[in-house]
Amino acid sequence: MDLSSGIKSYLGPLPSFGLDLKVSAVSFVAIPILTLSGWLVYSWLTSPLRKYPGPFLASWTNLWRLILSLRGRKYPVTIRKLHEKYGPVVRIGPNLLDLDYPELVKTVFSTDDKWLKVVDKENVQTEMYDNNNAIVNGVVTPTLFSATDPAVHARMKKPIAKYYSVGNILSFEARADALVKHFCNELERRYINGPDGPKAFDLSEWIIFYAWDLISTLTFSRSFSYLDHGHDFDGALAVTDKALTYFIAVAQMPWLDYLLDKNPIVRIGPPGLGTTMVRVTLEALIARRTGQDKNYDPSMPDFLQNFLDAQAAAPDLVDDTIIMGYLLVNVIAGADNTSITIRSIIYLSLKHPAVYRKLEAEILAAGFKDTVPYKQARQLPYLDAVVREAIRAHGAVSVPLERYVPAGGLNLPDGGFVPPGVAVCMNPDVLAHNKGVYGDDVDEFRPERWLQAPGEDAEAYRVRMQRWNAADLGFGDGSRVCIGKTLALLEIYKVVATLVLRYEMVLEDPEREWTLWQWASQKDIVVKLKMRE
Ligand code: HEM
Repeated sequence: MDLSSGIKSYLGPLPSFGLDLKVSAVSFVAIPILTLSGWLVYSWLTSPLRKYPGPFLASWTNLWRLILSLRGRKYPVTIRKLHEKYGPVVRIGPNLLDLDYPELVKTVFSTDDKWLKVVDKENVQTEMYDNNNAIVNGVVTPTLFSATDPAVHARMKKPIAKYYSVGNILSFEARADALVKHFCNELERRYINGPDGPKAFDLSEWIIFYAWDLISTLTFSRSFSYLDHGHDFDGALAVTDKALTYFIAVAQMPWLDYLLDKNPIVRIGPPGLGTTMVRVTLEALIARRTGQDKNYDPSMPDFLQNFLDAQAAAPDLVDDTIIMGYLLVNVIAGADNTSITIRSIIYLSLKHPAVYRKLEAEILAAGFKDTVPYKQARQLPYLDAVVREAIRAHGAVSVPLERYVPAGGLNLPDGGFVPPGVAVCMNPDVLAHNKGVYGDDVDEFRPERWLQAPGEDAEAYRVRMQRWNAADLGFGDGSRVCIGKTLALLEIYKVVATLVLRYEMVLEDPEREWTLWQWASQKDIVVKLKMRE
């Protein structure tokens, strides 16, 4: 006897409405599908974003940008092309507009804490920035980067902001110099004075070793030691790459993170972010706390000591979990971006021999003896122009930075209006290729554009630079601007100037292009080095 006839015999004859249980079962599936479809169509038809152009699929689902994000470099390139086709506003998600309005950077990335990384404070744990929360002892914990509540962010930032000032970063310079020397020694030992004589090698991977070893040294006086090993000896860099790919992908559809990484029942992925980084960081903290840290020289301060001082000054604001968060953000947030920037500077200059010759001439004429001091490097106008142009032409951040339109809405320069609650984003890579700001030759690598042009008077140049600085989102802006910017610049200027000073450097094959992967990362920058006389 089947279920339906069993129920019928128990109840007696059922009234016949033309419906039996099979039909009910079908309805059980069909009704939710029809309701969902109806809701989707209704939302689509009534969305205030309907008038904005963009890919048709993107107006229905974030799956469009999730798939695009998995195609790496295609992501920023596609968004740029969409702006060429549709203009400054492109709808790239059901509730997301990508803006190519450099004049709105200071509005959207403001200091007034109105443009939040989250739609409202109650709606936490569903937005792209929440995905970056750390899991400490099983508890989802915001960090300086991921905190979406401005009050929580301010409480976290206040005790330590001063440690990222120029003055404090300069107090790390002796350590940075020692690390740069170590970097050069390794390159010379292996690729200039090795048993087989001079040898070409891929500089791109050595740059990431430099960046990781330097940030760990400055953060807790112990190096991850990639320079010593000369390869990703513990696999942590590969894991970090996978984790980064994961974070950018789920940022496009944030709820996925609660299915995959922060799933309370069973964690599905990604691979545990930088297990080595977490272990070394924790060991460093414990060793320092228990007075067993043999690496630490109190005459050469580091961030860990700074954070412990911050805790002593404000114990109610800074507990050990917060210190772990500070340390982890330091080691994880900056190394990749810094490496991408250094690679862009070196590769793009070498690819443009006239640029490289000018850069060499300037650095050699400055009379440096050894590792180049940061302050002096910053005073070299052509080096500065090359760095800025490399960040513009191929910067590290080429993903959209999202903010929610606050009460009052957003008035667009073209007279349009975006209502409150809509997510808008700006992509530093898209803004850096805006022809209205930089001219029609945006696809060219031309450092001279950052210098005073022939015939341009000093005032006109000052005004132009002011406008360009306001349009620059390479390090973010406003109250959530990159806290590590000065540190990153010290790492960048020092190593680039020192490499150019010490070596004659050429691309092994000047015709060969670098290989781009992820959104901005590069490999295959194969160079040959020769010591300068
Ligand atoms: C060339 C290197 C770097 C680039 C291009 C870069 C870029 C950025 C950008 C664009 C943002 C804003 C993100 C947003 O608004 O969503 C940001 C924020 C941040 N960066 Fe960097 N960064 C670099 C190096 C570093 C370094 C070395 C550190 C660590 C010492 C660091 C730590 C942070 C932190 C903690 C934030 C969040 C700040 C906050 O919300 O208060 N960055 N960075």
